[in-house]
Amino acid sequence: MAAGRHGGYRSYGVVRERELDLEASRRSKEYHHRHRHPSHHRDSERRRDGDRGRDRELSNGYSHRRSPHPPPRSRPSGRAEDREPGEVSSGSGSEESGGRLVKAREPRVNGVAGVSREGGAPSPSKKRKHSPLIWDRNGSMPQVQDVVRNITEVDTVAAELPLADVSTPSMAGGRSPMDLDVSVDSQKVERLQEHEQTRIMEEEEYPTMINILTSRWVDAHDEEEEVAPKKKKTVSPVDSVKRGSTKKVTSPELGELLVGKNSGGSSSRLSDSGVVRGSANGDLEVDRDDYMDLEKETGDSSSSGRMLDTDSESDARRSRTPEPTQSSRRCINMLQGCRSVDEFQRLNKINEGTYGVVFRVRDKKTGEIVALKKVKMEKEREGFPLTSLREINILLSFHHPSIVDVKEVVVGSSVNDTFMVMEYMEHDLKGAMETMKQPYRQSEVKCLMLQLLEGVKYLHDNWVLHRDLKTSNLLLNNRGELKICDFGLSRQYGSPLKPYTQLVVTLWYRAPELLLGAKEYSTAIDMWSLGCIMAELLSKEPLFNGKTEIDQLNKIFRILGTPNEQIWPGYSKLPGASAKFVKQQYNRLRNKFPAASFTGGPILSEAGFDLLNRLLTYDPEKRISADAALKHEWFCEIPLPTSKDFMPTFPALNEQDRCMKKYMKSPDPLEEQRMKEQGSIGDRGLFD
Ligand SMILES: Nc1ncnc2c1ncn2[C@@H]1O[C@H](COP(=O)(O)OP(=O)(O)OP(=O)(O)O)[C@@H](O)[C@H]1O
Repeated sequence: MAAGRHGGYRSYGVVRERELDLEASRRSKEYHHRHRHPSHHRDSERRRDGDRGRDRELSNGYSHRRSPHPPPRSRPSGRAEDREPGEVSSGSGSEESGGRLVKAREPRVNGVAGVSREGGAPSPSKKRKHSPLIWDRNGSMPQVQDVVRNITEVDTVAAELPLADVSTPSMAGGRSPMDLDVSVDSQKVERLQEHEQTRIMEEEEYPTMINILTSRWVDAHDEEEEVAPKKKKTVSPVDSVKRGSTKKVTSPELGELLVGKNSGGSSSRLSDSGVVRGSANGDLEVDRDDYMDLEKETGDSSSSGRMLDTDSESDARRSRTPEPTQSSRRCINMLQGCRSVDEFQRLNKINEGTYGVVFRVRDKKTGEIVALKKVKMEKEREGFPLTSLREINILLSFHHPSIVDVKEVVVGSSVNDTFMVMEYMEHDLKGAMETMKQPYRQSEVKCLMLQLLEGVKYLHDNWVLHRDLKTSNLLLNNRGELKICDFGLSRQYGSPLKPYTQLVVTLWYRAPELLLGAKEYSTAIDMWSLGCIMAELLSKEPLFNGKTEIDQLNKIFRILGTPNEQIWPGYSKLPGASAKFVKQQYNRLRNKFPAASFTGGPILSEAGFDLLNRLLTYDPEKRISADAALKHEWFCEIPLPTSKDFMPTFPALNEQDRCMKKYMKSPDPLEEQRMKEQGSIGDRGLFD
């Protein structure tokens, strides 16, 4: 697949197709309003906005206020019941110095007393009416080529239309190398018309309608087949309990998504139709009318809902939180096709993951140092790997300071040589921590966690689960910026919750519901990973470093207590719950992160501990959301988050090949397995 040059594709067919798409979008929108399963809306609303001050049952049976809006300054403490599974066996009495005077106790998370969160403006709750997904109920899977063609068509249309002024989706950073065919044949138009008629009929009799024509998304069906097995190398407790029940599911995740550039994800629109519009100057925009109405937040999300005590603190915070950038618009000439990889000079290989090899290169034209991720094709028998399509699709669409920026896609001489051009980041968090003698300080952890939460909030606001958050997928540069990378396992989620594969997320960061075989999961799985990452940042050690899934669960239960139906309703019905696990009655997390330490171990204030507990709450329904976590008291108390400018820097690790080093150092069995699998891969060419 060469970089196509398709100068003359502004055909009538395209315009007609666009009109049909817009019409399809409008109808689909109406349809969604009428027919979409309301239950998930309730779920979704509850998760996102619904925390509004409702007291909830806690994982351990205590109630707590899981509200993005802070509870009153002094709430009565949680019930003083006897210890339950999941409750701390001992807490440290002492407070970290410098905390604000707002330590009134709150009800508990995982059995651990929380602190009240101070008043602050209620968060501008975003009303998400429905997901952007368009479903294929027939389960008919688009061939990769079809998917690719759809991408092409979307991008083709994108090049033609004028910019709207609200969101500036950064999708389609250049024409995709997968653009195999941009000519729109009359058959296609007829197909669309036919489809439209059928669809209208189906709307009447078939509640969940089908429209994959405009989707740039691949069917999750493939994912179950292709993605998951690569990640799974261990025996699951689910398997040990309930073998052979792997049910193939057809996911509804066929849809299109567009994201506005307003960082913080606050004003993004998700497309029903898959139509992106471009302006004469090459920028891309979404036509407001064609996309579902997500209530726009006013102001930037990073600061809007935060709780600030005083003006001065507010000022301080403003300088410390990740600034949502008004990023410069991408100017992409859609007519030019992809550049060649030959326009880059290879400097060194940075790393090699499951799905790609990453190089540090210099753009010969501009001299800019960038990272090139080469899509691995070795194991692909059926064309372009879907994981990579997803990753490219998402990363070209997204634009946020906490998400690695993909600038364009370039191609090599063969169809197999496809590269993502990304901004170069000097380190990843895993490597950086390996070089540190001491763990990050609390104030530095706050700086990193804020950036991470901003990025995750942006993803979740845009209906994307990352599903593989871990320290090696968090990039750092020497300006103190953190960016999430590796979207190979990420996917859209939507209403209603659908069975997905549970074989996602590297073992150590995998949520208990996944380990126990839940097939329906949502944003909470990413939040669990964030809890593990927060703990690792504080202690420089992975929190739960299990070797197998059962071992992983046992490690979690030993620290947090073995869950039960009381603290986690529905737990006993999970496929893996009947396996034999360690019985541990109490939550001992506080022992690991005391408020004071005389041994130089990690310390964590009451508020910090409260946040950690909320992230590591067993019941996914009660686990804190990214939005609520961003407003957590911990970020407002002293020590305040370090400014990015004062974050520690490290020697540029990515200027060496770190694969072998990682292998030697990491006890992660998945990584070990991966390295073994990749053992035969050596340097073969400039970008092989
Ligand atoms: N933009 C970048 N700048 C610098 N280094 C990067 C960049 N992107 C990725 N890397 C490095 O390459 C490594 C692998 O990248 P990535 O995680 O995207 O590949 P992968 O094949 O999807 O990995 P995995 O096996 O975790 O799925 C990262 O851990 C990081 O060290």
